[in-house]
Amino acid sequence: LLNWRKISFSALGTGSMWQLVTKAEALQPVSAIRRDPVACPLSSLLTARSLRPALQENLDKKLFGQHLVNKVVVKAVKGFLNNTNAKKPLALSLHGWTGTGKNFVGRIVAESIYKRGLRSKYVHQFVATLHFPHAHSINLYKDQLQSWIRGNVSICPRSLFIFDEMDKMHAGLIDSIKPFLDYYELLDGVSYRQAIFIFLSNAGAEKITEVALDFWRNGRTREDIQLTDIQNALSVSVFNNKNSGFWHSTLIDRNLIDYFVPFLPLEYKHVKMCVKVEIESRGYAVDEDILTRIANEMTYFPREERIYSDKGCKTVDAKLDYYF
Ligand SMILES: Nc1ncnc2c1ncn2[C@@H]1O[C@H](COP(=O)(O)OP(=O)(O)OP(=O)(O)O)[C@@H](O)[C@H]1O
Repeated sequence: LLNWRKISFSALGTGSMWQLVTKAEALQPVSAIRRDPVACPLSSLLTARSLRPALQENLDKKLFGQHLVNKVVVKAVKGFLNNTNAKKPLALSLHGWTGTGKNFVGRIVAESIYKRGLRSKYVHQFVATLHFPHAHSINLYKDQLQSWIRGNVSICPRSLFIFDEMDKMHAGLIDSIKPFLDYYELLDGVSYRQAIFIFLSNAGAEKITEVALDFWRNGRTREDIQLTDIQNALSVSVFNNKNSGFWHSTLIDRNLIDYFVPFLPLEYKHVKMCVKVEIESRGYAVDEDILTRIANEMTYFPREERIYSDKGCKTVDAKLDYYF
């Protein structure tokens, strides 16, 4: 679906760079791409005041069982958009078990800033295994990725970059993003200080689950879990995990990640809530019996207690196809 195309920026005098566009766009002249009907949301046009209700409201209403995520994401995004003098771009690192809502939150953040959400030309999503699959092409990917970020931020300073499967991303590639996340005022004439980077990964999921399980076993409620209960353990475990591309990345080394956002594993009751939303979104009446049957079909861990859904809410929609 995506192609790299070479574009030139004569105004910046920087010659040409690579930009990632859809295949259809690659056939159009560059001028057509840059004439986007939806304006790039500059900070003067979009303030936290216009964003906050939508972001907070959507997270409160749509995201289940993630009280820490709500708090951190709203604070981070709101604070960043409010700051007219940001010294660096915003970098959020979302961690947690599969199907717990990381991509979902990326979508909600995108929708709160850009009219077209993830479909906006100013939102760029990358999946490590899909876009950077070959270790032997790492140098090519590095050049392309850097040119792509530079090209797109030149067009729209308030660009959003979402990197999925960070734990499967080559460490060298992660390091190549580093200059853009740093405190530079300008890099080759481009400022990255309005951009937002969101990194998604499963790295640290076991640690997060351990903390949640500890609370559960001690009879404490999930909502009692504080960020500090998880955050230190998370950054250490992500750092020390040799299988995760993050572990020796200078992103963490140099404190370029502003917020670590932990996603808790989802429980039976959250799965039921997801099923309910999915049934409603298909326009069917909610039937308690079907809710229970689908939630019961999911598998839960640990083996003895069976508290957390091992796929989160991920396969709920596929299971519904059987009933409707
Ligand atoms: N906490 C949640 N609250 C409400 N819905 C959720 C939640 N978590 C997941 N879902 C639903 O499940 C779908 C799949 O979740 P999502 O893709 O966000 O998981 P993920 O954490 O990114 O998983 P992975 O690590 O496998 O990429 C979402 O589109 C959403 O419909």
